[in-house]
Amino acid sequence: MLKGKVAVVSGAAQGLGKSFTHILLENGAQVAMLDVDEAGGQELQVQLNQQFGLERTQFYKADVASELQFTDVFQKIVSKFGHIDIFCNNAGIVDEKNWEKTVSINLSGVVRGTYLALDHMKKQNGGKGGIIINVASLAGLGPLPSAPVYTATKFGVVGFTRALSMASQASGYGVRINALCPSFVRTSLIDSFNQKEKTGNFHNLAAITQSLMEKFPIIEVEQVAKAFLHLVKDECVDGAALLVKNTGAEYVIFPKDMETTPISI
Ligand SMILES: NC(=O)C1=CN([C@@H]2O[C@H](COP(=O)(O)OP(=O)(O)OC[C@H]3O[C@@H](n4cnc5c(N)ncnc54)[C@H](O)[C@@H]3O)[C@@H](O)[C@H]2O)C=CC1
Ligand SMILES: CCCCC/C=C\C=C\C(=O)C/C=C\C/C=C\CCCC(=O)O
Repeated sequence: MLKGKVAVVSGAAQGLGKSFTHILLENGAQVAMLDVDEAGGQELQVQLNQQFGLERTQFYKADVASELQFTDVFQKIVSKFGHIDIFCNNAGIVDEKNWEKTVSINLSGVVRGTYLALDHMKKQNGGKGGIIINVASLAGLGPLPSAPVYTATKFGVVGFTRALSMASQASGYGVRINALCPSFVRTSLIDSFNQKEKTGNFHNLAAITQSLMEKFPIIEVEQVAKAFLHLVKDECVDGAALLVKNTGAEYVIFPKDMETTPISI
């Protein structure tokens, strides 16, 4: 049970963020939902208030790419709930045309959210510790050719999470930091594979994406939410990347020694 725990989920208005919010509420937590989509977020809050009661959920409008908006909303959340125990950096987009926006949201937004949460949670600052979950992707472990910048941001999220987790352990912050790596999930993001305004120069590679979707069949948000909950609850897991596929969830084993091929120079 997560009764008494306070969680923050970015990109919570729909898709995976909505399913994480739902499972956190089902398990007793209070959830601050953050999203740029004000109408969607407000509508979801009304639904969740009816289902779980008032005071369990609060929606906040903010763009994770904006330092000002993210910091402001973070402070409002701490003022309302008193503290934060669980922080999920989930907001993300696919936009190979406006690739700088993709980096700003998918990577800079995750770094920003993680540092805000860490500063609040870490024991050195009087915090109680906690857990940060960064939503990466299978595309953070292997390349998605139709989305090179998306792939880069997700590799970045996995690398950042692993390095910061080691830093947190070495410094005794008391904060666990893990990455969640789903394969294709049935949300509106999936539609971007067919949209030229999202795929840009790589629109011709739709058939490759299609064959990857056959290799890694689309899964449902509920399955990813169960894996998310596992990361929240298992206090032994830190610095991990949890892959979620149609066959189940599995921790990625990163090689201790890199496999290389020597060349003569
Ligand atoms: N759907 C999929 O196949 C997979 C998705 N993911 C990742 O899961 C995360 C969630 O994606 P989905 O739920 O599929 O997408 P989605 O498009 O259904 O939901 C994303 C949510 O993030 C919000 N958002 C977008 N930009 C934002 C910003 N700048 N600030 C705050 N909120 C913002 C949107 O308004 C939306 O509510 C993303 O990081 C995505 O990369 C990872 C693996 C697979
Ligand atoms: C512009 C392309 C859009 C792609 C479809 C939309 C959303 C995808 C979101 C993801 O996060 C991708 C999920 C899985 C990636 C799949 C394969 C990567 C290859 C991994 C490997 O070969 O090991």
